[in-house]
Amino acid sequence: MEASDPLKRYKVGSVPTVYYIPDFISDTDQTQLLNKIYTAPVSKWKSLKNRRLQDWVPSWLTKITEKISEESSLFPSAINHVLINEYLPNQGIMPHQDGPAYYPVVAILSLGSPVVMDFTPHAKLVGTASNIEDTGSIEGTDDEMLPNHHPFSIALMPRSLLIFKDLAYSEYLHGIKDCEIQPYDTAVNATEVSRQQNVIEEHDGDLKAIHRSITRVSLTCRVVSKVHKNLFRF
Ligand SMILES: O=C(O)CCC(=O)C(=O)O
Ligand SMILES: [Fe+2]
Repeated sequence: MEASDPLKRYKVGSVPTVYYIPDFISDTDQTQLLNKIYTAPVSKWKSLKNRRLQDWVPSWLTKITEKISEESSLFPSAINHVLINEYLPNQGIMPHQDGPAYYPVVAILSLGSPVVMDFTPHAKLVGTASNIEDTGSIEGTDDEMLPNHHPFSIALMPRSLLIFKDLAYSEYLHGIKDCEIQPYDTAVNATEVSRQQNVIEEHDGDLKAIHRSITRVSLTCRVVSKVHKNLFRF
């Protein structure tokens, strides 16, 4: 492994820069995290139109955020912002770009059901107040393609860690379709999927797809600067 990029062997796809680390945490860690998330006070959950989330960094999460920070060496300081998103099998997240309040590297830990995340290139996004999402993200459409920028997708298996930055962060929108069946044939990490359970493999129409039959929970880990944090204090 190269000292300058400890994650080099996890790089996937051709767009800079996306890392996919399978089995980032153990089964036991996954179970413990889900227990903590689901025993959190109901008041910690915030309901949105198509999913619900928790937006805090409780002390039981620091073990995992420190592991992410140490093993990636990509964050300028301790991870101080974690969004916990919960998705039922027919729920997703609109294509969006993460908001300007964050340092431009994001790490997403996946628990529960696998899903497919789609990356679509965008031209210039207009950051008006009306398209800032509740998560501090900017909504956008995927109809403004940049030449030579191709869409791609990535399968997010349980216990995996996705990290993206650079062009994938700044020039692409990311989202998850609100479908229970999600084809993954063309995913940049398709080979990682076939080893796993909870996956339908339909060879007839060459359709290989993930069947989301249980809830997915994701932990979106970022660094938000103190200056920007004040913007969210209403
Ligand atoms: O749940 C995910 O994997 C994505 C979440 C996300 O993109 C966000 O919170 O900004
Ligand atoms: Fe996001």
